[in-house]
Amino acid sequence: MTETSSLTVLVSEIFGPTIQGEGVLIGLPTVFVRTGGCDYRCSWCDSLHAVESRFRHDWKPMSTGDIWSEVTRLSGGEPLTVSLSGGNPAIQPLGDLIDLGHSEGYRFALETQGSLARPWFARLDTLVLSPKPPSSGMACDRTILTDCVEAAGDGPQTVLKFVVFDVEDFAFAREVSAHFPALPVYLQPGNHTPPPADGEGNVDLDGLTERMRWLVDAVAGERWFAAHVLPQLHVMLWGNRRGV
Ligand SMILES: C[S@@+](CC[C@H](N)C(=O)[O-])C[C@H]1O[C@@H](n2cnc3c(N)ncnc32)[C@H](O)[C@@H]1O
Ligand SMILES: Nc1nc2[nH]cc(C(=O)O)c2c(=O)[nH]1
Ligand code: SF4
Ligand SMILES: [Mg+2]
Repeated sequence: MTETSSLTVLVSEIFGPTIQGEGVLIGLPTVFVRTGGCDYRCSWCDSLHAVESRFRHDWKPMSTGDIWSEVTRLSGGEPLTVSLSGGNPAIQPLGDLIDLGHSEGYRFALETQGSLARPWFARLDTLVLSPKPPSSGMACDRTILTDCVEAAGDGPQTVLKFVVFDVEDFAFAREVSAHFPALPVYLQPGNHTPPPADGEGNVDLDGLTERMRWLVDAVAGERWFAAHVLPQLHVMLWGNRRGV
């Protein structure tokens, strides 16, 4: 085992194996490590239990070794892809976890909004940058987004993933993507019925399907043939449940 530091990571939940429901790794079995705390407050965030400070008492400071024990327990010791999400996982010191997992044959994907660049991004296998569109109410700092892409360098496969609710979001996705012509682009329809942070919440499947069709038409209409359009598969299968 690789020696690990005494830094702790604030963890909201560890769950799986399930399938990665979004973007470039869709369908791939994965264990999720969801960290607690975020520097953003997106209006439609579907993971508020890992964002809002009223839930911080549910978050646990864990050592790299403790996180790793849980990941290996859940995966039965069989290497798979670990998805690091949050909250914003870039806030946490995750470099040691990545190194430890790699030493045992695991792979790592990280989902972040691109608001904090970390040198350890270069040690990931997949970096999913999900800049926030106008409907989120957040402002995307293009300079820091570029820093994230540069921090990752040639290490991981870096991709862009945009949530799209409306025409303004679509235009934002188009414009930001144009700045990074080398990065694959994934578009997913926004979920209008994210769960209340402390409850279950049913999903508006008809609304999602309608927005998904609209998104396909928008991509086809603009001849944006490099874009991938995907639903949140886990939301279609299980609704807005936690831990899936
Ligand atoms: C919960 S976030 C956590 C990681 C990071 N904070 C981020 O936003 O990328 C994981 C992914 O879920 C997406 N997401 C959050 N709320 C959503 C919603 N209501 N509909 C569709 N996607 C959503 C985010 O845009 C991001 O791509
Ligand atoms: N199955 C599944 N796929 C996901 N892809 C991104 C997720 C996230 O919340 O970061 C997520 C999630 O929570 N569950
Ligand atoms: S950046 Fe991600 S986790 Fe943070 S509020 Fe937005 S969607 Fe939620
Ligand atoms: Mg989610």
